[in-house]
Amino acid sequence: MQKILDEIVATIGTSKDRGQVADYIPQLACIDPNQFAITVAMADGRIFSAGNSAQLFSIQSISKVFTLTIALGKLGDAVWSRVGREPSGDPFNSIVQLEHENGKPRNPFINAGAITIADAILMGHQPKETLAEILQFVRFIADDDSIGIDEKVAQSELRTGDRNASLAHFMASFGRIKNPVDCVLGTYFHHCSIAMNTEQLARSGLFLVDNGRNPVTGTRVVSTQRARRINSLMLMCGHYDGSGEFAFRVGLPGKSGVGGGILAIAPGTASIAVWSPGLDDVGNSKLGTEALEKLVQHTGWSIFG
Ligand SMILES: NC(=O)CC[C@H](N)C(=O)O
Repeated sequence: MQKILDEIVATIGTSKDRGQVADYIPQLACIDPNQFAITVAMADGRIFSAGNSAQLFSIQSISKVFTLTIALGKLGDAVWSRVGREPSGDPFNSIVQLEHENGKPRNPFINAGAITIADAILMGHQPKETLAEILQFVRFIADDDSIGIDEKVAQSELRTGDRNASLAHFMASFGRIKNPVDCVLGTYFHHCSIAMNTEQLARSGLFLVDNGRNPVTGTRVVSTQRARRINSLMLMCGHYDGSGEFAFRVGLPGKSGVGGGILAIAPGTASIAVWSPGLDDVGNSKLGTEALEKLVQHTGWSIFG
């Protein structure tokens, strides 16, 4: 495994076209696109890394897997009255479907869906309390108490988040947002601004590898059925309008973020985190996807055999 990862890093290092960093969030626009890291956390506890796997980055939309998991824990199946579970086929920040579908987002991973999930888990609490709960959960699943929020990124998003504010207000006009919109957006921007390195991120996905139970610490996080369902949503919706392409090329449940990270799950085998800040046209890590494609070619881990 170490040899495979070292080879991937060597190939990625020679890539000329590294994609574009997300420039609509100023704090992400100044990240050096030449950075790269990959970590494979195996179900048996072994961890393999290559590249700069100690470097923290903004996990952005990958946090939506964690907030969905928390929402399912709090609300159970009532979550599905608030968001759907179909791929949207539209960009992650699109507003068009919302009007036709009465303000109900297609899935929990597009921005509108994740904003609704933030509203669902706020339940009248202060954003600070809810964020503390989200952080506590992420630290628990990653087994690492040092994980925190990058306040500079959160403030950068708050200042430039007109599109997300539009989505939230539009949904509120359908009566679908229950807490003050500012509180919901503050919570959403802050959970997107959680900073992790690939080692922490790979460990945080382990509960999705072994039927809802972290195979290394032995702690149960969600039921078997819930883990299966979260994986299915990641496969179908985790890369927005690039989800079909990701399933075709990589064949694993995965969730991307505009910080350039991807969390991918090889059920029964490993949790994989990769980071390369440059994005493709739909906002998914360009070289991160290529790295996962190579990893799966070498290991045969695609869920499609
Ligand atoms: N795809 C993403 O990672 C988007 C998350 C980002 N915080 C946004 O709202 O635009």
